[in-house]
Amino acid sequence: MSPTGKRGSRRISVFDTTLRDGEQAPGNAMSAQTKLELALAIEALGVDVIEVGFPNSSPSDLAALRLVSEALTTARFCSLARANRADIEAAVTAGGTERHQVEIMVTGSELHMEHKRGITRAENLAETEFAIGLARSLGVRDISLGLEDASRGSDDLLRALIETGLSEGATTVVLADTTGHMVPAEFGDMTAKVRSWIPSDVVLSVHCHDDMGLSLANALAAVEAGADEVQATVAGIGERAGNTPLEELATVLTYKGHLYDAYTTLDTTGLYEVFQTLSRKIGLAPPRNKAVFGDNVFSTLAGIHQAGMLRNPITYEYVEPERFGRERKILVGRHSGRAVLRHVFDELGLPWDQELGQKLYEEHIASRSDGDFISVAELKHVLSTTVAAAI
Ligand SMILES: CC(=O)SCCNC(=O)CCNC(=O)[C@H](O)C(C)(C)COP(=O)(O)OP(=O)(O)OC[C@H]1O[C@@H](n2cnc3c(N)ncnc32)[C@H](O)[C@@H]1OP(=O)(O)O
Ligand SMILES: CC(C)C(=O)C(=O)O
Repeated sequence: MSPTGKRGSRRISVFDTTLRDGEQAPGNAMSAQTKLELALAIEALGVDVIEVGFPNSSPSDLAALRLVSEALTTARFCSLARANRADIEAAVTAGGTERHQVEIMVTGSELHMEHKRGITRAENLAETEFAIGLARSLGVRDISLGLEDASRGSDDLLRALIETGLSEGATTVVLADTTGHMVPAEFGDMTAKVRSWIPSDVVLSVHCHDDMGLSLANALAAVEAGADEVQATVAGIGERAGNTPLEELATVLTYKGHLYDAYTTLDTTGLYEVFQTLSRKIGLAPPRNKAVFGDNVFSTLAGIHQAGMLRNPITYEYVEPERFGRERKILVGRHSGRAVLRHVFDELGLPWDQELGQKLYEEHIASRSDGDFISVAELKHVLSTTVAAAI
């Protein structure tokens, strides 16, 4: 149950693409063994689908698909393929057809048709028909039509691609804001429109990029407009500015899912451990204020906040650290006040001593140099040694 006691009615499917879109960005390369380790950790969070990679792109990605497809027991796994025979056959050969979603990326905008592919609309539709039909003929039942750059495609093109894909057997449609150019109102409208074109049993999935910092807001607007699934990555890693961060999506749906009539069944307590593993594997250090995972997000140094939080953490904390595998930390530096000292006196069972308190405040808090801070445990040690020395 949500901490707010309110929950939406639609379970949102979570599609994790840390190992594919996340991995393709500079600095994020992962060996097959690393993908296996991460896939198992991500599966344990209760993610629905894990995109393992792009099997025809390299022997390493092919090996990863083989390893991961044999190891996962609850999540489905997904491979990315272009709309061509070689990519689709490689995916099916390495990953089989059981619990395997093949996401076939088709050209979702006139802009990409002209400037990237050099193909006509007729060629685009023919390629889509061929590719989805091929996957179906190879026995794939879980076929995703990935509309790359859909957010810049015309309605006419998108509708034709979707009709073609569905008539050939696609079971999921992915709307991608590939360049992250949309704002939530636009992406929500687009999602609602596409939702109205497709039957309710076709999964509508969204894939957003963070070029303007809107990937989460866009994904939420899509959920509100009827998307069934969100593609996300741990810590938001991915091409350029990255993708919708899984942990932020989970946080919003935990606390505010009812406003989107949505919920997920993710185990949010395991998210931070998965992030730590990812961070060790690819050397990722997020900014200290990064939501959910940053070093500072459950720590405070500021006296006014601490005075409130020591009475009741809800004064300055909405997101609860324990729900996300994190710990609350009160730190002591020159921005702190006397409340933390009072707390330490209390913890040691000592009555508050105004004179000693003021002395410790001046020596150990107010005059602490910029950027320097200690823990409450260290402050406790200072107080107990001071008291012991005075006896
Ligand atoms: C939006 C995304 O994130 S899509 C995923 C992007 N990820 C990656 O590109 C990482 C993995 N990619 C790779 O390892 C390589 O690009 C490979 C192995 C897939 C292909 O390498 P190459 O054959 O040398 O092609 P290259 O990468 O230079 O160009 C891509 C080709 O794919 C074609 N292509 C792009 N999208 C599609 C599509 N949806 N369907 C079919 N072909 C496509 C391009 O037109 C281009 O072919 P062309 O030069 O004949 O026009
Ligand atoms: C494959 C697609 C969904 C993609 O990654 C994108 O368009 O950004």
